[in-house]
Amino acid sequence: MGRTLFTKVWDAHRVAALSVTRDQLFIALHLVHEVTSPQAFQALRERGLAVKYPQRTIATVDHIVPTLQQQIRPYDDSLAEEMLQALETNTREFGVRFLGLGSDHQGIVHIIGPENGLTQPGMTIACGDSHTSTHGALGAIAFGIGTSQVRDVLATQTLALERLKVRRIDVVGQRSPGVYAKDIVLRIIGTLGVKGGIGYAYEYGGPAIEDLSMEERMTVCNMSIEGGARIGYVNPDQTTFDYLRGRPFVPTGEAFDRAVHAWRDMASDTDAVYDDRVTIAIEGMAPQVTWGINPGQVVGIDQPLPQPDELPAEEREGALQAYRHMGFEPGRKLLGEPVDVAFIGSCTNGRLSDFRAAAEVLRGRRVAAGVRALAVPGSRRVKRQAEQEGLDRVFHDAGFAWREPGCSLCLAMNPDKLAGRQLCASSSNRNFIGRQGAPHGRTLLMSPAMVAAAAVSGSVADVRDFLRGERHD
Ligand SMILES: CC(C)[C@H](C(=O)O)[C@@H](O)C(=O)O
Ligand code: SF4
Repeated sequence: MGRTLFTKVWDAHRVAALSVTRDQLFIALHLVHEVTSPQAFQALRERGLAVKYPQRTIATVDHIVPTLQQQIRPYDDSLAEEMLQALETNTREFGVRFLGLGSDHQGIVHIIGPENGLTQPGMTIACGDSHTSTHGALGAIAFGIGTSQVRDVLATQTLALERLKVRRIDVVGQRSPGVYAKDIVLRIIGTLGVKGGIGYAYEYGGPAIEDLSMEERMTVCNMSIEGGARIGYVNPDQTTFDYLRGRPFVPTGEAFDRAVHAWRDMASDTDAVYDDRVTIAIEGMAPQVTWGINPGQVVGIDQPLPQPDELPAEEREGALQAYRHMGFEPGRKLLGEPVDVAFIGSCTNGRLSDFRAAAEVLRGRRVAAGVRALAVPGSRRVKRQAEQEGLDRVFHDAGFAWREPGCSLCLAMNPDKLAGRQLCASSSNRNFIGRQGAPHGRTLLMSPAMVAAAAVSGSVADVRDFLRGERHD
């Protein structure tokens, strides 16, 4: 009987069986950031413990960094300053490599892992951050952990974990121009629900997934957790190997060929048995936009917003709450709804291909009057590459602010925040109430190209009109 990648990777990293469903798992790579690590390091200090495998531990700073004048210290926000200082001290004292401010590799933790080749197929990867699922795009088993588990990994490089079930999600059909990986994953979450993945790892496959670039696969895997699945992955294939070749932490020469051989073996067998299977068809699908307060409250840009009484019973209360917060009415469309802020960035859509896609819309156009538009590269490397291509000029000329790398307005743990009831077209992954720094602020999740289209229109727009060249804003 064939095995899934999930099972192969899990079994290869099992140190001990703790019960029928619970194992002690070795963690190949531990990624650390400033928000969830201070107490974990403190716990080690109090017990007189060392970091077990410092060479398997990598830290960066992303959530709290200002995106304007990132390197001017101390930060105005004393809490932010404290977290950064703690990480600086902890990494120094415990001998952990810190890709911090001033490092060429600083950036959002889920962006710098793959782009440096730290993330590799067949690994187990943990990080005190729910969007660790992103790294599954390369065929790793990667998941978010809490601070007490960060402590456990620091001290032992292992974790006690419940084995997950595996749901195979086949995505089929040709996507239309103007439809991106973000639209695919929003559709998946809209279909299976924000709790649909609880207890599962999602294996994404099928022709429409195989067709995606590595960066696009990261966008899909990133949002697995928004669908309730702690882990999401794509089987490694030629796209994966081509992406990894030549990256800083990837073996070279013959060692690379050997690694590819081993990585290939990690992919799910063709006769692998899954706990569940779902097929999602994307033929003819329109760009997707969220209208509510969780990522599953999503519609096609050409669709009317749902009537609460037509929704499944368990979704009605949430829909009513969403309508109250957003101030939208059932039955109408989002197209033309005025936006105040446009944000392109985050670990979902803060990579080079995202800025390229948005620039395609922005070239020769201007952000509408009254819209605040922010472009925040996910990492130093993304910023540098984008600038080498002249993308920063495109954003500047269009009226976007071009910033330093960090999480920025995705979570607003830094000075980038919404104000009042502002409505933000955002390429990030969460639209929870208050998420972007203002209790009454409102978020519409969409692809970077859709954000660009909204920015220049001054209202929610259909990017397909821009790509067909029908709009001349
Ligand atoms: C700060 C961190 C714990 C959090 C997460 O786990 O995801 C953040 O990255 C987020 O996106 O909400
Ligand atoms: S970009 Fe947003 S989702 Fe990603 S790690 Fe930062 S805060 Fe979390």
